[in-house]
Amino acid sequence: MSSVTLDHVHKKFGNAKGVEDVHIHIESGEFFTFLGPSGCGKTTTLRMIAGFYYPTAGQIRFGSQEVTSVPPHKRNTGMVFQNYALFPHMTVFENIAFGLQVRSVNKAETKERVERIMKLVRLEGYGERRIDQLSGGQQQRVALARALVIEPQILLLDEPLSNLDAKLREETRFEIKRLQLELGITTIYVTHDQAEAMSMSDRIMVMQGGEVQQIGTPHEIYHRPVNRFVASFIGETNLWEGTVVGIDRDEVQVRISSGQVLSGFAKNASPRAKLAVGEQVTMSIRPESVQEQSEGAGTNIVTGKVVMSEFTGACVNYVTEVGQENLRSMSINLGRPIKQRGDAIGLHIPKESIYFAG
Ligand SMILES: Nc1ncnc2c1ncn2[C@@H]1O[C@H](COP(=O)(O)OP(=O)(O)OP(=O)(O)O)[C@@H](O)[C@H]1O
Repeated sequence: MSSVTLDHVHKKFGNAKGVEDVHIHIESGEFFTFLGPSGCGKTTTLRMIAGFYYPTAGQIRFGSQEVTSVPPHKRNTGMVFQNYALFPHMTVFENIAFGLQVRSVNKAETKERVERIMKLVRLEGYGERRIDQLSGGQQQRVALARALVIEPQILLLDEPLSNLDAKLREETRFEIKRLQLELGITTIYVTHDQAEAMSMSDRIMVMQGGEVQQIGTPHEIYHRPVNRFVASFIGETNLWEGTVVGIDRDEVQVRISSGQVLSGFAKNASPRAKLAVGEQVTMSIRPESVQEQSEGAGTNIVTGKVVMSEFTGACVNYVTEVGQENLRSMSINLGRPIKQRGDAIGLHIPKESIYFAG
């Protein structure tokens, strides 16, 4: 297994920006995800690691070995493409064995390695099937087996679940994670699906417009987003604008559009947030941290009118108009009567749940 370093890597396509200044160190054995909307530069970055594109500037290293302009077949990476790129006229066995034949591995060893990997991805007994006789999920596993059979140092996965239906996607996501943990292989995963990224990754790099926005653990990215883009791209959140009206030791007071003042902790802030009296700040407040308050006024209790209420069984979701803003909340259903549109409601926003995003 190998670590992967991208040292100030840039890629231009003519004059068009592909990616700009990607600087990351992925640890050996890490599950690292590139996450972002379409066109943000995820695939371009992955393709530079695979060797299908060469960077316009910067260096790529596997461990201490520089590979910036080494061709793909000399890199010892295994790749799974979005459309799998399997050979439809060949059998499962032949597809998986392909990479070994290219590397002149003898017949007996090929058979042994293909059978071992088929067992690992749970495809035993499918060796003689043709690819067009398989389900989408089985094809996905063949693609995975084909990438793994060459025993790569690094596994590269480009949106490998996007052709599967929702249920199969979820099952396969656990399957990939299981394999990665079992093999301890450095894995780089590309997706635009934040739930996939959150559930599988050790760390995530969030990209937008060819630029890195944030690198962190799922927990850091979710709870400490560095800007509005990251806060809204990962999960649901309320982004509220306000004006700083006071700072008292480690607490910051912010006036919101309704005139009410909310209090949050200064330590819960992105380095980009300007926490000084008179400055505008954006607060990120996750819906699940906002709780209905049945009585009284108090610190960080806002009042408003219910615009929408939704009962999902496990949860009660409200959208509440507070001043000029809407506040989304999501509470566990504890059997209280459910408020309806137009009802007055009090909601508690715990101090520790306010994050100053910039
Ligand atoms: N071969 C190319 N020639 C010209 N521009 C390209 C080429 N490949 C990518 N780009 C541009 O580089 C930028 C990043 O594209 P990239 O495919 O890496 O995005 P992505 O995040 O992987 O998107 P998607 O999720 O849609 O695959 C885009 O603006 C794209 O138009």
